[in-house]
Amino acid sequence: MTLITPPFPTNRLRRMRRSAGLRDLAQEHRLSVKDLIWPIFITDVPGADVEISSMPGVVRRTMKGAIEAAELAAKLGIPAICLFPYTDPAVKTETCEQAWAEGNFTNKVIAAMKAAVPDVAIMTDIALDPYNANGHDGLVRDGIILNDETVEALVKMALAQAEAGADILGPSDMMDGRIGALREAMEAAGHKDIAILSYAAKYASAFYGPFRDAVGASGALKGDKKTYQMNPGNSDEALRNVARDIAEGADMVMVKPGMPYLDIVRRVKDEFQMPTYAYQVSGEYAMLMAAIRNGWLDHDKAMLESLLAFRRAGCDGVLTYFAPKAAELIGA
Ligand SMILES: NCc1[nH]cc(CCC(=O)O)c1CC(=O)O
Repeated sequence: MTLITPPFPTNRLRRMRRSAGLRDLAQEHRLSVKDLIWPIFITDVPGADVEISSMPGVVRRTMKGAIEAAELAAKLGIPAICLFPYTDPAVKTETCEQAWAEGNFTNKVIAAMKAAVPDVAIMTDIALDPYNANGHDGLVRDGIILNDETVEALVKMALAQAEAGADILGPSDMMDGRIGALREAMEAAGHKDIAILSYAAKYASAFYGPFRDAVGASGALKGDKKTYQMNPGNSDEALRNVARDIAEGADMVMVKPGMPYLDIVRRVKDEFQMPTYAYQVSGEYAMLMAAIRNGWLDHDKAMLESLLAFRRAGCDGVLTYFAPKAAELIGA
């Protein structure tokens, strides 16, 4: 492609910035309510349904609060909600059975939300950390995160979520081979139309700290997640992960975290032209809110600019804790 740029003054790039109308006409990318996925935290632990101190404005929700979130999403036009449970430390084990218990709180919430507000898509989290005594996404033996045994557990977890009525499975665990195993299990169980949004390029990031507070995994986590999540120094490797997950049956792919990894989003979108998402993670939310609370940034402007950047980078949608606030501002 050849860029034709006549010299000044024939070419005055400011002409198209002169008025709001012209700027609107020339705008290449827009953020719509339809691009938002809203992650919420849920809990049935008495007294845990409070604001998360490192995520101002974000609360853990009870069953009632989760249904209210679904109703709000429907009213605002937000297409999907993603659920993350805070679990009682007393139910966490090394074997994580609660993760695939049919009657676990997440599965009850999925069923209740689908019954109350069928049109809002429910995305789940597939990873063992909320149920794991050691805080890891996978089963651990002698300090090693077990890949294949974890995949078997994740399949059981996903089947219970699918039975409860989940629309989108969100494997966030970064084990190898889990997308293929999940896809095969869904076909075999008759859940042929359940979508998989793979956390395909998920990095071992320092920006997940507030999330681990929210789901109660911070205290439990021993060590770090570097043997399964990606090295922040890598970019080609993200393409290999995404290619593999598409080949195994992912319908959508995700890059995570978001703002510090928009270069990865652009490469993934250009390379694969798949429905592509990024997660503006808890630490990004916390960082913006901290500056906003200090009066150093304007809430609405900083929030909307940060979200528009995801669209410009190539995202079809973005998971963000700002979803309801952004939706209120943009309008349906
Ligand atoms: N399965 C873990 C999981 N799922 C989503 C997030 C992070 C989301 C956020 O920070 O907002 C994490 C944290 C982690 O990998 O430790």
